[in-house]
Amino acid sequence: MNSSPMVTTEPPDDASTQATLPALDISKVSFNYGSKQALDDVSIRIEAAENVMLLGANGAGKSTLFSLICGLFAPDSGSIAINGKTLLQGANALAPLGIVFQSQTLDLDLSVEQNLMYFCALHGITRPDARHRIDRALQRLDLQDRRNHKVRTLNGGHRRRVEIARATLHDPSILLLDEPTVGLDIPTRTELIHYIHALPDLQGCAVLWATHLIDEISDSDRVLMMHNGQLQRDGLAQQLCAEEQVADLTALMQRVMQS
Ligand SMILES: Nc1ncnc2c1ncn2[C@@H]1O[C@H](COP(=O)(O)OP(=O)(O)OP(=O)(O)O)[C@@H](O)[C@H]1O
Repeated sequence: MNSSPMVTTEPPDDASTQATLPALDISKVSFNYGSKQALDDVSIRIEAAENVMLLGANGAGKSTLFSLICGLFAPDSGSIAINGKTLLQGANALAPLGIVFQSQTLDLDLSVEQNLMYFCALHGITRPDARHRIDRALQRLDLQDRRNHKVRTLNGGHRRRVEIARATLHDPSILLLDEPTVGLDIPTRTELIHYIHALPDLQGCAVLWATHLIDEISDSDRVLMMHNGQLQRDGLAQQLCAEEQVADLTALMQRVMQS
C-alpha cells in the first residue's frame, strides 16, 4: 500500500498502560437467533495495539459477533472480556470500546466539530480536553479544514473519516470497524485502509476490522476467517496461504467455504 498524506506520526496515547491485558478476549462464544445458530464456539484473543482483520462472506456471523462485543445481545454460552473486564461486570466494561457501525450515525445538520464535541460530552470529557482531542483526531485524519463544515456537505469518504475520528476520541483500547469502506470509491478506500492499518501505532489501540473484501487484507495481516458462525482460520495471511499451499487468500477462502 502506498503511503498516504492522511497519516501523521505522533507518539501513541497511553499505550504502555494497556500493554499487558488482551484488548479483547472472546472465549467459547455461541449465539442463536431462535433456532438459527449464528455463532458456534468462537474463541478469539486480540492483544493490545494489534490489528486484526475479520473476514467472512455475508451471513458468516461478523455482525452478530460485533453485537455481542458491544453488549447488544448476551452470548448463549461463553464469555467476552474487554481489557480484562467481562461484559457481565457492568456497562463500565464497554468504556474502552470504540465502534464504527456499518450504517452512518453522524448528525448531518451539525458541523464536524459539533458532532465530535457531542460525543466527548457523552463520555464526560471536559471542554478543554475535548478541544485537544478533537484537534489531534482531525489532524490525524486530515480533516482540519472540514472542522466547521456541516456533515451534510461532506462526501462519503470524509463522513467515514469523521466517524473514525469520533470513535477514537475517548482513547479506546479496541476499535471495532464493521465494513468501514462499504460504498467508498477506490482512492478513498485506499486512504482509509492505510490509515486504519497505521492506527495501532498512532493511537495505541487494537483494531478489529470486519470485511468481506479480500483486497483489504495485506500479506502481513492477522486474519480471522469465519464461515457459518465458526472461526475457521486464525493466522497471518501469508502464513496461512503457505501452510495450506494455496496461491492467495481468495483460494483459501474458497476452500473454507466449501468445507
Ligand atoms: N435478527 C436475526 N434473526 C435471525 N437470523 C439472523 C438475524 N440476524 C442475522 N441472522 C442470521 O445469522 C447469521 C449470521 O448473520 P450476520 O449478520 O452476523 O453475518 P455477517 O457475517 O455479518 O453478514 P453480513 O455481512 O451480511 O451482515 C446469518 O445466517 C443470518 O441470516
